[in-house]
Amino acid sequence: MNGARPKILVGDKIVDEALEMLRAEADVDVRIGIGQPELEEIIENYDALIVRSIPLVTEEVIRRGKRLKVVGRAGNGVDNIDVAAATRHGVVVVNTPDSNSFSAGEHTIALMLASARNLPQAHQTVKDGGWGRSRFMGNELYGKTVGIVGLGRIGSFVATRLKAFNMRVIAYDPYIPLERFKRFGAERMETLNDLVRQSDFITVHTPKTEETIGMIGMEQFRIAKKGVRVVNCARGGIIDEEALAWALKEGIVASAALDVFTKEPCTGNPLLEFDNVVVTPHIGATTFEAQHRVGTDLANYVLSALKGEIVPNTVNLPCLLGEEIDTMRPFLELAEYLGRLYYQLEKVPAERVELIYNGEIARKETGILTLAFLKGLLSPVMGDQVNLVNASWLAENRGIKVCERRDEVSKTGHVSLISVIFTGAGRRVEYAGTLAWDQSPRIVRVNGYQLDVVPTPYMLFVEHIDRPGVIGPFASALGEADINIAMMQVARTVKGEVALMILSVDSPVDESTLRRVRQLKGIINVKVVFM
Ligand SMILES: NC(=O)c1ccc[n+]([C@@H]2O[C@H](COP(=O)([O-])OP(=O)(O)OC[C@H]3O[C@@H](n4cnc5c(N)ncnc54)[C@H](O)[C@@H]3O)[C@@H](O)[C@H]2O)c1
Ligand SMILES: O=C(O)[C@H](O)COP(=O)(O)O
Repeated sequence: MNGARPKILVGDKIVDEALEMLRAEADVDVRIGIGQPELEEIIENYDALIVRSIPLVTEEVIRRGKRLKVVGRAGNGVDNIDVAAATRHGVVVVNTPDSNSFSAGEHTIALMLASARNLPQAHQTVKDGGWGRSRFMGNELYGKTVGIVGLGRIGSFVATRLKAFNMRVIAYDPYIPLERFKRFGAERMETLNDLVRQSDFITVHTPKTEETIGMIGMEQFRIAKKGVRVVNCARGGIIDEEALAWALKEGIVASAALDVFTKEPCTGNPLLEFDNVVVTPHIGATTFEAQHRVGTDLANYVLSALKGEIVPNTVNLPCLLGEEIDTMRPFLELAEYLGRLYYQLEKVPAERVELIYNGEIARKETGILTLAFLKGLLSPVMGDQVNLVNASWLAENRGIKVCERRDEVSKTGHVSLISVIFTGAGRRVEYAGTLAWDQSPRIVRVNGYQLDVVPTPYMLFVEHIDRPGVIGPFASALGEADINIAMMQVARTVKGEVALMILSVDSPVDESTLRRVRQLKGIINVKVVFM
């Protein structure tokens, strides 16, 4: 951020403590309820944008946000943010999914009980001076089967609580291992329809995706138990609203409890006409505790992301937990160095890149290292345009095929080794690097040459003939140009043939010195590398 205070636009309510944290390091404008046209107009002035489930962060907003680096979602669902567009533009999207899940889980159970026992209807009757106890006959949860669709954070929270009600918990989530079902005491259903057929209560806890929109629809209501009760505290439309209205009319569904709607606010929604539909205005996360956690966690993430740090819960980067980020930091640096070498040493476009993670590193989240490598690869040719978020997209766009291989068994004696093989225009180039005992990155192989080089800001890679009297004049020429050599290493494969000398110098080498050293006897080529 070049030392200037960043500017942050806050587009919805977050707690005062979070605003104070942001204001300690940034200039903050709060525009609660900002409309789309105004957001598009002013976004160019901001480095970060903070939203909740509104406003919409469209491709247009991101495109116009010329200096936008971070979109922070104070909450969980990012379906109001065009994450793909953010990724293409290198904008980091962070959210705080762990911070409000207890509140959303508890609200789910509140809705389930409220609808099963007609609480809002009974409450209103008494308030209106009535009594009419017999009208409010409900169902117990005790001994019933609840079908949980999506056994993630909130689904699993709900599962463990409902076990305490002595419910049989069944769940459908094809994207998690069996072990997770066991951990939360849920029986795994092979198909959604198996779950639907057996459930007295159905509650959905998936994100809103192409696959989950309308996943509880006509087909499911047709096979559901008569008298099933449904709850949606996830996202509007996961339970198809038209199909639900039909199933309510047909008496298939005994009650529905909804915190979320396809269109919010849900004024005019036909579901509001049904007495047995209990509704709340998307307040699953509306507790003091959740909003405090959401706001303060997000303030920390946004400020860190603005400093270029990797933060947990970055939606458009592979998931790393807090302590993993520290372990991975030196590897990230190493991967980026390996990437930076290529276009500075070679003038052949890379068509295919294979990254091989060998030893202990193969057990870690290597996806993020591949992104760091791609950032390093493209930055000499694309400058600041490339970052971890858009590196993969930019590489793909340039026709670079990237693949990863992992082998936990070390073949070279290194605890961890990252090797990269580039192919393009019939050429094959290979680099490898590791971490030294102090966790500092080392380049240990450049094509066939074995070395142990510390990457530094100014480096020279010199191929020369392996014979006496070549290195001395080279070093002297640098000395005469007042360029100090901090480190020098020479490696060869065959005695008397071509050798590689790598130097770290304390200052950039000017053009005339480069011309001079390139002409020295025995020197084949001299390449300048900036790390
Ligand atoms: N009402 C609210 O105020 C409120 C508050 C917080 C979260 N939410 C919403 O709750 C939902 C769940 O949040 P979470 O934090 O538990 O998410 P999560 O990512 O932890 O869990 C979602 C689970 O859904 C599963 N899933 C995805 N696609 C599926 C499919 N097609 N079929 C079955 N399972 C599928 C995933 O494997 C995952 O386990 C999200 O939609 C979120 O936006 C709502
Ligand atoms: O996804 C979420 O975090 C919840 O739906 C809450 O949304 P909100 O921040 O707009 O209340």
